[in-house]
Amino acid sequence: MSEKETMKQKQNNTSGKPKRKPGGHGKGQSAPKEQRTVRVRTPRELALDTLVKVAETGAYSNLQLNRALQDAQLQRADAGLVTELVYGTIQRQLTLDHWLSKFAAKGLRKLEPWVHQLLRMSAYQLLYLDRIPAHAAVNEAVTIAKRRGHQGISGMVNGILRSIDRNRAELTIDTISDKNPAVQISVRHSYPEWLVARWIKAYGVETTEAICASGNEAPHASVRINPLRETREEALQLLTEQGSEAEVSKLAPAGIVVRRGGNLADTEGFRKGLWTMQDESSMLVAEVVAPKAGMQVLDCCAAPGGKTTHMAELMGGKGKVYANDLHPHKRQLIVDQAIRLGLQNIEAITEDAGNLGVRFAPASLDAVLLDAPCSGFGVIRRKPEIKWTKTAGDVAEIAGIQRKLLKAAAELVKPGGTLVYSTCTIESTENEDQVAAFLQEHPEFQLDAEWPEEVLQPLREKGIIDSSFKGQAQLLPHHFGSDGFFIARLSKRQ
Ligand SMILES: C[S@@+](CC[C@H](N)C(=O)[O-])C[C@H]1O[C@@H](n2cnc3c(N)ncnc32)[C@H](O)[C@@H]1O
Repeated sequence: MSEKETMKQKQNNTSGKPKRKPGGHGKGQSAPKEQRTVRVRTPRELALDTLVKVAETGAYSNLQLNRALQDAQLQRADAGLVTELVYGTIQRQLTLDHWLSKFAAKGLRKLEPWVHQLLRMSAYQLLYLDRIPAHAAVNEAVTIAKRRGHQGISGMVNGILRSIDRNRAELTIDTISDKNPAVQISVRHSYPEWLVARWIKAYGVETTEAICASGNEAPHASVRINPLRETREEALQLLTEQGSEAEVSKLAPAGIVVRRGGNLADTEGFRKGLWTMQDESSMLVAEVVAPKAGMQVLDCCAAPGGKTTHMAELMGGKGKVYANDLHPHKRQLIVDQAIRLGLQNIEAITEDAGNLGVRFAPASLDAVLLDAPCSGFGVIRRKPEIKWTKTAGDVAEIAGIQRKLLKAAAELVKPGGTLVYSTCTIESTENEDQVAAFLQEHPEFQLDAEWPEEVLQPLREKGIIDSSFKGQAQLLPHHFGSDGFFIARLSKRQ
């Protein structure tokens, strides 16, 4: 959903006043005596608390937000407002601070965290959400500041936000004196300058700008159909009958893009195992592994099981997919998905992927997938805080882990077998460079361009690959509006 569409959803609730659930205690209503002291938080307060928690504890925004929304049981429009405020504020943090700092006499650094987040969240409404009247955004911020702080804080919040509103026409990128493209893109799209500079080096200015802009778009939902239960046409019809706008994915052979689908996990089709929610780029990985019925396949880093279940489906439920993950608590996630989808050819195991030699004989598996832990820069739309938490040092560190896992995974592949390496990032250190270094050290492997034609065709049409395609591809988020993903298929010589 684009920002505009999200805003449309909230059209009926632009004042931001929470609509209480039936039986709730709205303004003006008297609460039962024993509950009088409990005040229900407004959507903006809920958003503010979530922002503070994400910033202070390093919690993932999507998990923290889901938890907050579940606890609060808001109506749909209010939940939409909270979601927009949390994601939007985190996404635009750098740009918001850039403008806020022009009007904060004592700077932003010394502000209490909740005041800083309140200013960001309110400036976000003023500068990015046309449908929220400026006076509503400012008044709500001042009310929160009065409730939580003292007169001085609410006065300062009022002053800064009114200045932003009055001067909004001048708060444009043209007024930034530094013409360095990395600075311009950093402030325009709110990304750390070091990351922008790195991407400019790898992809050039124009593509970097497209990557950054696309990372601020709300992701659209997509489902992968379970071919053991239904055809894509049947799923399309069902989703349409349920009132969703559903269309065939332009990228993934088993994918359907769903708009206005609501919570797809809360549908009959999901419960019956007709589909799995998955990003379209992510759906390509199992297609590239292309496992056949009866094969012995290993997914080294499998939880929550998106690609494991896809491979098991492609194998028609025959053969075996060993679904491994480091964390014991994630095993059940994989088991639950296998049961829901009616897949009996999955065995979930728990091990460090660097140590899977203790479970499998060398050169014993037909296909091994390493969907490696990575910096995650391809999924910034879903987890915008990644921009602010990950460092260049983290990229180097995770690349070291990937190198070890790739080496260990390779040892388990049969001669003539397949090794697929994938990440949801767009960093060459973790992707192309990783594969190049691996091939140098493992002459028994080579890149393998034998990808299914239905996967190659859309990549060719978008210009992602050309006639020089050797067996690896980097999808960027703006290509199809899906996650940034890297996939390499390697085969082991006989
Ligand atoms: C990118 S996610 C995998 C997503 C999964 N393939 C899917 O499609 O649903 C990476 C996973 O690797 C796991 N992981 C991280 N380090 C690992 C290690 N050393 N060994 C095994 N799994 C690991 C994490 O727990 C995480 O679930």
